Amino acid sequence: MLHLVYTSSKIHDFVHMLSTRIARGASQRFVRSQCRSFSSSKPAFIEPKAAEIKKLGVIGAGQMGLGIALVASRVAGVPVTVVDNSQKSLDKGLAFADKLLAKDVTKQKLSQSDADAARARLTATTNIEDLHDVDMVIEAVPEIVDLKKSIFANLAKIAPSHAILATNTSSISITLIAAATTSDPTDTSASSRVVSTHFMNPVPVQKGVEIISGLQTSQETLATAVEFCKRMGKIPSVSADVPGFLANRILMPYINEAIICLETGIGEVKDIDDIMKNGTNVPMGPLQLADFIGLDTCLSIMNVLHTQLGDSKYRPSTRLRQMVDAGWLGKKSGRGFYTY
Ligand SMILES: NC(=O)c1ccc[n+]([C@@H]2O[C@H](COP(=O)([O-])OP(=O)(O)OC[C@H]3O[C@@H](n4cnc5c(N)ncnc54)[C@H](O)[C@@H]3O)[C@@H](O)[C@H]2O)c1
Repeated sequence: MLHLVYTSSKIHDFVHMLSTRIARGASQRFVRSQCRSFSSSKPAFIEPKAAEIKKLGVIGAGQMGLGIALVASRVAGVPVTVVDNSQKSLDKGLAFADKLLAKDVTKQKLSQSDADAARARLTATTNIEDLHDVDMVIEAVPEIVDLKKSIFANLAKIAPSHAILATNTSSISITLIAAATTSDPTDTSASSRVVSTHFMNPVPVQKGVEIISGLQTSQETLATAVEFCKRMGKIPSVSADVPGFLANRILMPYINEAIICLETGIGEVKDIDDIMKNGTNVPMGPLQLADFIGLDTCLSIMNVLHTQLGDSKYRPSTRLRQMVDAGWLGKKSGRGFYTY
């Protein structure tokens, strides 16, 4: 009966989700066994072998890219080439890395020589062609579909033919990003190496990472992404390639609802954050968390959920749009729901 009231876009989403799940069933079983969730069940097929990552590239030296680069260098111990088209962002990012390393040395979490070695493994460049010798690239540029597509089209030409091409997208379809690597969809030589490693913010602190395959992603690519995230000290969770994946499908409507509570006068900023902090035992309330994530990022994700799932419950709040229009993007711009 329920089928009768489904809109065509919902049917499309459901069919897409189902086909994605069927295609990815085997790889998900493999990854789950890697994640030890189903450690007692025996895989019924030969497990794909994860490739070793000896050198990493990161595109985007913003809060996520820099965090990924630093953890890869410090914990996984690999050399990392960080690419950004803005020298200012690179300088700011590396200064932040210096600050984080110095803080950990002061707190005796890290020796000075290990901090120096981790820093020495980071190389910054504005030239994307410097990624010609990496085994894996993790892209962390702003959440703009056309920007990500052009970067992956470029990466298919620049990166070595074995390199894993990962995106840190919060909401864009991995299948869509992978398709941008070729003009011939039947040629999966590059698209089979595209995967998402969706790290959580702040990367040096949060253990969680979502791993998402597109329809084209090979099992070896998935296995390599899982293995490398584990080398970075993270705990991978597998999600289907659907809007918002797991984390943002749950988190963003929560943040959006908190902003609606503010704009409709149900509570003030402090009351909203205090009740969630003290009532659900989370380290920060939803509005502070939104500032921390970046309000432009929150708006982009809500727009994707709203457009792609076609359900009005995902409509971005007016106040969120206004804050972004004003350039009050949260911590990174000095003003959001709080001032910094
Ligand atoms: N902020 C979060 O909490 C969070 C969490 C998980 C995932 N993400 C995702 O991670 C990605 C990056 O987010 P962020 O918050 O780090 O963004 P950010 O705005 O802090 O950083 C983006 C960086 O990319 C650079 N950049 C822009 N265009 C570029 C190009 N063509 N080539 C190279 N560099 C370019 C910018 O100069 C900037 O330094 C987005 O896809 C976002 O959705 C963000």
